[in-house]
Amino acid sequence: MTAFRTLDSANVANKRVLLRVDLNVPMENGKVSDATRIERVLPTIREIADKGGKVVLLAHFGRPKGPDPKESLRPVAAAVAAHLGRPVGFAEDCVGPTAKAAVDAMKPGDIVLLENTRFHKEEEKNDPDFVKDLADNGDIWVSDAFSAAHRAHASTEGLGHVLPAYAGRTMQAEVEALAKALEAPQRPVLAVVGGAKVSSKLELLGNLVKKVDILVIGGGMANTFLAAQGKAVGKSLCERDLLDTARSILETAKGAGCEIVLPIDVTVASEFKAHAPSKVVSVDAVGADDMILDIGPSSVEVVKGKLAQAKTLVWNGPFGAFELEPFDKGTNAVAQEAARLTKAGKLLSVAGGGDTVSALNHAGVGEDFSYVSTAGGAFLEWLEGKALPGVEILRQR
Ligand SMILES: Nc1ncnc2c1ncn2[C@@H]1O[C@H](COP(=O)(O)OP(=O)(O)OP(=O)(O)O)[C@@H](O)[C@H]1O
Ligand SMILES: O=C(O)[C@H](O)COP(=O)(O)O
Repeated sequence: MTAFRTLDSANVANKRVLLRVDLNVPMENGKVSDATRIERVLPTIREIADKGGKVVLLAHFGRPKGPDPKESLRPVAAAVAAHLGRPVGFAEDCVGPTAKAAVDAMKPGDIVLLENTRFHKEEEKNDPDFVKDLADNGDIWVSDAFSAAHRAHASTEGLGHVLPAYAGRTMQAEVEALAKALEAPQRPVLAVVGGAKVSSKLELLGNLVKKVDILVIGGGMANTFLAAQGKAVGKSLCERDLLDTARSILETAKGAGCEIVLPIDVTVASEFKAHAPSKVVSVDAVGADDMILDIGPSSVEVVKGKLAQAKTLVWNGPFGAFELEPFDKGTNAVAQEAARLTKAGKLLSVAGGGDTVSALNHAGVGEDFSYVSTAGGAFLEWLEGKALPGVEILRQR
């Protein structure tokens, strides 16, 4: 299944190991609010450090347009150190003299996190010169970032062309677990897609509807579909330039025999704030100043009914702004029902995504799903059957 080289065959002692991890973790008030992605990469960090490797962590954070202190990984370095129980150094750049000085000073077993790779626009372009600059600080490259493996970026893919490449333990575990759970899923398969990354995920749904039997659309994603059906969505998150794409996805679904489930009622508020005054309205009665922040109770009942029909659930993206009470109600209710059905042996449930994992933990059911992946966008692309560049590069070498 894993036709790629793993740490079992890597000689890391005394080597500078560029370890790509996904530290794109949810933050609240400058603090990591869900450490699942950090927890998942600790075994690989420990293994390399304990074998005498110098662990040089590479990661991105957010989607900065250039260097931006608000998107610095510095607070995340402190969180990694706290979870690891070992010191983690930090360098204010991932290439150039600052990075070189930090790496040159490392001893076997040391761990250093380099600043956000996306502070350089060349990262996302997979620019060969930038790849070389990154590679200058490493002898081998280990990728443990399955959740960023759908990006063919310098640190997630490019490095695999110029350095000996290996899969870390989380990469290995994610690919194996998803293949085991979903290669031949029991039908009906129900997919839930919600969340806020509408522009980057919406187009994926065109392929997904050909693979699943029921697609439940929630969160910010649903607003674009509601608008595509001519409904008013007020001040809600909505990608107006993707309305045609949404319509064509609805058509594709019809042709593929995939049932699409959209909210029938929603919870609206006039501001994106915890405890903002809110009300439940029909999707036909959203006002011009309203912001849809959750699905409503009738929609929850509809989704529960669909869950009862399904044998397999795949879920990415919360139903609402679950970080802000009371807009966590829809996500909590559906997550708890999915967990109940899973525990009763009636449903195989797989969920993925940085905020999705956080939402399941928030609902108190993070441990009750059959498998929880740290990947969101990568998970969806994997479900579509797409080859992920950051996984393929590991297979090739
Ligand atoms: N109706 C809504 N309006 C605005 N934001 C919403 C709405 N519904 C959900 N969200 C937001 O969506 C965010 C999560 O979406 P996202 O697509 O990033 O999911 P994810 O699980 O983190 O996936 P990935 O790992 O790809 O980032 C949450 O911060 C939540 O507040
Ligand atoms: O959060 C994620 O899904 C990954 O870290 C990838 O982030 P991106 O969607 O900004 O590339």
